[in-house]
Parts: sequence; structure tokens; C-alpha cells
Amino acid sequence: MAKKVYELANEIGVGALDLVEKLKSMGFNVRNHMASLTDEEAAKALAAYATPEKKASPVKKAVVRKVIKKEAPPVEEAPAAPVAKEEVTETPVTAKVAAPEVAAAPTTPAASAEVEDASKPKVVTVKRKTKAQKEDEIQRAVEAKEEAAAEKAAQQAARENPVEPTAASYNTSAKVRDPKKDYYEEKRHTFTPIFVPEEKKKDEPSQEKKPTENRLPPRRPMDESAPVETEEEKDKKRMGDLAAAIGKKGVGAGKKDLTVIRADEELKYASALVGKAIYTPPKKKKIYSGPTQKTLITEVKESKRVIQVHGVVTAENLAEKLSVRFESFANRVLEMNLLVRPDDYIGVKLAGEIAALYNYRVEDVAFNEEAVLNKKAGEDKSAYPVRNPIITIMGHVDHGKTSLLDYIRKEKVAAGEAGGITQHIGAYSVKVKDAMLTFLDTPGHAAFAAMRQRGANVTDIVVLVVAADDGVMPQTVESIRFIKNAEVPVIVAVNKIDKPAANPDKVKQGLTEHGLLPEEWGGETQYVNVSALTGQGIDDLLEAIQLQAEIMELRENPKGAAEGIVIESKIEVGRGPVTTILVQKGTLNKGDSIVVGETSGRARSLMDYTGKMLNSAGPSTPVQVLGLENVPTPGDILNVVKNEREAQKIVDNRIAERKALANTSVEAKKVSLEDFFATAQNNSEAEKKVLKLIIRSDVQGSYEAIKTSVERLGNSEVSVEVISGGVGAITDNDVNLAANSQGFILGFNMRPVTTARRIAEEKGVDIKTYSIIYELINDVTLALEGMLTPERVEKYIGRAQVKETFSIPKVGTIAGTAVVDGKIERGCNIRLLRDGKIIYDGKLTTLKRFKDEVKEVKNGYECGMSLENFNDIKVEDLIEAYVMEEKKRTLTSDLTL
Ligand SMILES: Nc1nc2c(ncn2[C@@H]2O[C@H](COP(=O)(O)OP(=O)(O)OP(=O)(O)O)[C@@H](O)[C@H]2O)c(=O)[nH]1
Repeated sequence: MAKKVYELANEIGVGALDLVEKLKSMGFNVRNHMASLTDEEAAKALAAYATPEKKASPVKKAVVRKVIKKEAPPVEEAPAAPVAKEEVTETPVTAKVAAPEVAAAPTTPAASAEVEDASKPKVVTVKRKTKAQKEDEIQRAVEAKEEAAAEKAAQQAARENPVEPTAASYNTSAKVRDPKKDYYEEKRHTFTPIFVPEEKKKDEPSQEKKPTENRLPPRRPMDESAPVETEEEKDKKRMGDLAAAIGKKGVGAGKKDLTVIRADEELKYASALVGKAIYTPPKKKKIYSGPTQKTLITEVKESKRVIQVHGVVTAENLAEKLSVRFESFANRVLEMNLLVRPDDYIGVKLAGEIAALYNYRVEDVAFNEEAVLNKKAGEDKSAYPVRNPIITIMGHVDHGKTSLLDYIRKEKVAAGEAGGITQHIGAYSVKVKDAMLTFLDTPGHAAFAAMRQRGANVTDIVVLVVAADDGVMPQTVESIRFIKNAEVPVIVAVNKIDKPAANPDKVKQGLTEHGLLPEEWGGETQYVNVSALTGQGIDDLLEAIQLQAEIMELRENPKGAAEGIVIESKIEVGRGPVTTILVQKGTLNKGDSIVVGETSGRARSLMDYTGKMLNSAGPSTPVQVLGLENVPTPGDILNVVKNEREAQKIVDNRIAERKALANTSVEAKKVSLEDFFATAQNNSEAEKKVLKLIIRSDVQGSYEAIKTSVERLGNSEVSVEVISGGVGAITDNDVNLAANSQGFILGFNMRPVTTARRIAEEKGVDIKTYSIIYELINDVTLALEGMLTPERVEKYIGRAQVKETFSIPKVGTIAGTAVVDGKIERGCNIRLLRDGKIIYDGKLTTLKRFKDEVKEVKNGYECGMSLENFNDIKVEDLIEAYVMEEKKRTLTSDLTL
């Protein structure tokens, strides 16, 4: 009966596909496992499978090998092992491959079935062993045992008399082994490519060394006490470790350690094989331990014993330049009676003296500003064209300066210029006949004295305004002082002539006392009666000014680099620092690099008093300039320089010079008794109460004026210190500073930014803003007065006469009195007088009318009194009652402005 291939495969117990292949190889025409086989074909196939296969199944061989390895030496105990081994040696390659499969034998049912099947032929094979075969196997096992013993002995000998084993020697020993055991050698190389030879003992003679190309790296030091392992055991261990690392524990688990160890070992091994170091051990640093050399002191050449000083130098820098430590430097200069701190500035002269102590010369390499700015002194100006006169108006407060300036500006400037005035820039020009007059719009308040001083110095002519109804006042006198100092001609404008109370002669008389004798009285001073309200006499005043200017013949060179003076400066949002400059000589061009005081920049835009943009501004032209980095101070000088870099150089130099000046000169720090007394005196001032202020203003001039004014307030007990401020809004920093220093913030025409206001509320900082300078100063005055310790004044309140005395036990003497003047109050102070002499001065303890304690007893009434700790009261004594009152003090400093 025909059979399908797979049925037959089932019968035989082989895989259907394997059977298909087998049948194909036998010449049967089978396409797949579903192909039919005739009975004859099936019988042939069965017969083919019935013949026992010589090839051992992988499983069987693996099992057998295991048995051999474990049981080979005791021959009697494992007689079957050599038999199996012979079978294995017939197919060594298959066995090698099969071994790992067994090691990782799957435990699935199918796989275990396969193992079971494979074990069947093993049993059959063992049964078929002949006696001769068995004897042969036993013989081999004995040989193996002897060989193992010999190897062990050799290893032991090697340990005792160590001869470094090499790969070559290892290989040689392998060669003499039974070729049948090469299996194990190969196997070791397959799984453990690492070979770590034993370390050579130190006392080993060098001639015993093997050729380097075959020398293996020394073994790591071994624990002598540890049990000695055979080579085979070690191999096994290595294999086991590797297998554990790769297989059982999972590759990931031991991967890192394995890689590191192996890389290290392999490197050593490989370097031994190639004969040169692949692995280079880190080099040890060489430390010099020989005799130390003496330090050589190099002498600086005479030509190089020069230090360069830029005008001034700090003590620390000077010490550095002299190559000495500051401590030793400070000690050395003490010889000159100088006490210096590291940041003290030292001038070139003194630096030279100090340097001489060290045999050095000092060379001043200070920046020569004059040379850079190409300043020429003593110019002959007669050849230059005439320029506009600069006029400043001065006078006492409320005498009409602003009104006069306003009148001239509105009536004269607006009329003369198309478009009128769009911008107030602190200065403007007026056309009178053929000439132009430039007015400086300086404020009149005394607080602006500093500005006025500057005004007087830049001005050509001063108009002194005196109100006809008021006469000469303190600031009129102060203005005359400025005028005299500046040596400028003055024209007196007797204002408010329209007023019924106007008395121009009184003004003339008053001013004569100050040296301003009118022309009509034989003097040189022009007097013009004007009214800023009605405009009366204004033209006459302008003509008088023009006449004066003509006499003065003011000429200036319009060519060349401009020079000017700052009239006003402020910061405008979106425009930055805005500065009004009065060009005094030369021509200022748009785009010029300028340096103004301690700031610099480029004249980005020029604008005149009418708001018209200019490309250039000649002498006596007031012009508003944009483009400076910071706000300069009124009175600062503007100079045009080559480029911005040069401008910056000048600024740096000026700042350095100012700092040097600000630092009290070193000479002043000479250790002397005078200094000591001075310090002691200053210490008493430390008890002063200080009102700390931060002032913010819209204009630099106002800031300075306010600062000067408030700092003048105070007396020996209290004072004002402006700790910060300037032009601009009140910022967060100002508030924080005020909070940290218990200060107050005052804004003049300036308000706090939103965040600053919020912080001020949070921190409880007081911010006050003003638009009238008087109010600001009054408030500061009041604040200072509040800080003064109040005066305690005695106030007499009444008097009583003792009519009777009562001595009460445990209470003391009670005086029965009649109030004869004023009143007696509970708790008041009492002075007891007897025959005009003060017997007692103390406190009233009880005040009673009849039996009741009362608040006060008025004149004409009787009352009972007892005095604190005093009982010696007698009839006819006079009791004077008084209270101590605190009286608020006022500042005694000169507040006249
Ligand atoms: N009747 C009359 N009043 C005048 C005249 N000039 C000024 N006034 C008034 O006097 C007061 C003070 O004038 P201001 O121009 O503010 O005086 P000032 O000197 O500029 O004052 P400060 O700027 O505060 O120093 C104002 O009320 C003016 O209206 C004048 O010619 N006649």
C-alpha cells in the first residue's frame, strides 16, 4: 500500500522534510512530503534508516563529552566514558559545534523529545563495544591521567623555579600532546583568547628570558596562600566566567566589565605577541631632587630705571611699577613721613621723590589736553568779524527778570522770526537795528547763584534788574559782587516804573553805595527806567545794550574748531541728553566730534532758539545739541576734536584728574599732631543728625542749585547730605538707596517712574515732588528743625502760700495752702521758697480740695498739698508751681537767600 512521505517519516521518527531530502538523495522521485511512495520504495527507505548511523547525534556527543571531562581520570569509576570519547573523536568538528547548543539546551517539550531520541543510539553503541575496544579506551584514559599529572607537576615546578612561559612554549607543549586531545586546545582558544601568564619573579636571571616577540606579559601578582590551580582548571574557570557573563547573566548585565577587562588583557597579550608596547603606561613625572640653585638677582639697567606716570598714579600702582610689594613700599615711604593707602593718588612730583628712594626716575606721560585741543593763548582778535554780545539778566527775586526776558522774547523775538518760538533753550537772540543781541535766560532765584556765576563769566554785558518800588535787596548786592568778579560792564534796568510806588532815585542811591554811579551823576553806569509789564523803556534798554556792545567791539574768529559753554542740560525721553551750548568761538558743525566736560559724543543735531535745524553755529550763537553720551554740567566747556576716540581720551584724562584732585593730597596725610587734633575735632561732628536726601531734577542747573541750597541749611546739630541725584526721573535705584540709607527723595519737576513709586510704597520711602524751589527748601528746613532736640522751657503757672501744716503718720506733712496767683496743677513741679530762698525743688505728689483729689486749683481757692520726699514745710512758705514745656527749635543758620 502506497505511503505518503510524511507518514513514513512519522514511522521512522525523522522529520518529513529530512526524509524528503534523504529520498531524493537515494534517487527517488519525491517532490515534497505529500508525495506517495510505493511499498517497495518505502521498504528501501526504511532499510536505509534501519542501518545504524555511525555519526553520533550532537546531543549524545555533548553528553558523552561531559562525562569524559568529569570522569576521565578514575578509569574504574567510568568505564563507559572512553567508549563515548572514541565516537566523539571520529567527528570532532561536529562535537565542537554541538557543545554550545547543549550548554544552552532549550527546555521546550519538542527539544527535550529530540534529546531523548538522540540518547537512544548512545545506549546501543555502548552495548556494542568489544572487549578490545574497552581495553583500548582504558589505556587512553590512563595515558590522559598520566599526562594531566605530568602537566600539573610541570606547573608546580614552574612556580617553584619560574621560567616565564611564552606563547611559543605553550604551543610547543601543545604539539607533544596527543593529537586526539587537540580538541581541548582548540576549544580553549575558541572561548578564552585571553592568556595571562604568571608573573616573573624578581630574582630571575635575565639570560633566561625568552625572545621578546614571543614573550607574554607578566601575570598579575598572585596570592601565594591561595590554592594552586591547574591550567585546565583555570581554563575552565575562564570559560565559565565568560559563559556566565555572556550567556546566563545576559550580555547586557556583564557587558561593560567584560569589555574593560578583556580590552585590557587583550592589549597586554597582543603587545606581547607583536613584541612592542601597544599599551603605554602613564609616565611618571620627573622630580628634580638635586642641589638647589641660588636665586639670581638681576640688576635693572640704568637706562631702564624709568617709570612712566600718567599725571597721577595710585600708591599701589607706583609700588607695582617699582616692582616692590605694597607693604614694603608703604614702610619705605614712612621714612618720608608719608602714610599711604593703596588707592591714594600720588602726583608726579611726589612720585618722583618716592621713586628716587628706589633709584628710579619718573617720566610724566600725562595727556596734554591743551596740545590736543590746539589751544592758542593771547590771540589778536582785531582782524576777526564782530560777534553778537552775550547779555545776562540778574537781580533780586521778584524784581521782574523773567518778565523782562519774556517781554523781550515775545515782543522782539517772535516778531522778528518767522514761526515764532517753538523751543525754549535757555538763550535767544534779538535783533536791534542792525545788530543781534544774545540773551542768556538765567533764572533769578538765589539758589541759582552757581549758574549765575557762570552766566556772569560767559556774558559780555549784565543787565541788573532792580524794582523801582523795592530798591536794592540782598540778591541785588550779591549780583553786583558777581558782576565785579567777572569784570563785565553793567546796565541797570530800573523796573516796575509803572508802579505808583516806583522811586528810581532811591534805586540809584542804593546802587551808588555799591559803586554803580549813574552817568547823570558823573559815573559810568547806564540806568534805564523800564516796565516789563507795559514795555515802557524796553527799546531804550536794548539800544543801551547795543551801544555798550559797540563800544566793547566784540570780535571773534568764526573759523576753526568751535569752543562753547554749556548753558543748560537735561535728559529728554527719546532724545537723550539735550544740551544748550553757547558757541563762543569758531564754528560748530553738525557731525563734529565734541567733548564737553566729562562727556563726549557727536553733534548729531543742532537747533537754534526758534527750533530751526542748523548745519553750523558760529560765535555767540546759542544752540541746542543732541548726541552727547551724558548730561554735562552747566558751565562745562565744549571743544571740537578730531574724532570720537580722541574725545574719549580727553574725557578719561579729565575724569582721572578730577579723581586725583578729589583725593586729598598725600601731603595732607602727613602724620602730625595737627592732624590728630583735626581728627578729634571732626569726631564731635559725628554726633550730628544728618538728613539724607536724594534729589532729582529736570535740569542740571536746578539740581546743582537745589543741592547747594539744601546743603547750606543746618547747624552744628543737624545737616543735610545729598547722597545721590541728578537729572532725570526718580528711579528704582533711588528708592532702594533711600530705603537702605533712611533717606528721602525730592523731585524737582521730576516724578518717580511707575516701578519706583510701587517700590517706594512697599518700602515706605517718602517721595515728595515740587515745582517751586521755595517750597522744597521750606520743607527741608522744616524737616531739619524737626530733627533738632526740642528745647525744654520752664513755664510758671501759679503760686500758693502755706497757711497751715498737718503731719499725718505714714503720709508725711500736708500743707494747707491758699492759691494766690495763677493755678496749681496736679503733677506739676514745685519750688518751695522760704524768705526768698529755694528750700525745695521737686514734684507735687497730692493736690486735694477737702478730701478729693483734683486736677487743678485756681487762684483764690484753698487746697492741700504734699511734696515728693519732703516734709519740712512751714507756715508762710511760698510754693511756686511750674511745668516744663518742650519748645520747638528753629534753625539758626543763615537762610536768607
Ligand atoms: N507792575 C509791574 N509788575 C511787574 C513788572 N515786572 C514784573 N512784574 C511782576 O512782578 C512779579 C515778579 O516778576 P518776575 O518776572 O517773576 O520776577 P523775577 O525776578 O523773574 O522772579 P524770580 O524768577 O522768581 O527771581 C510778577 O508778578 C510780575 O507780574 C513791571 O514792570 N510792572
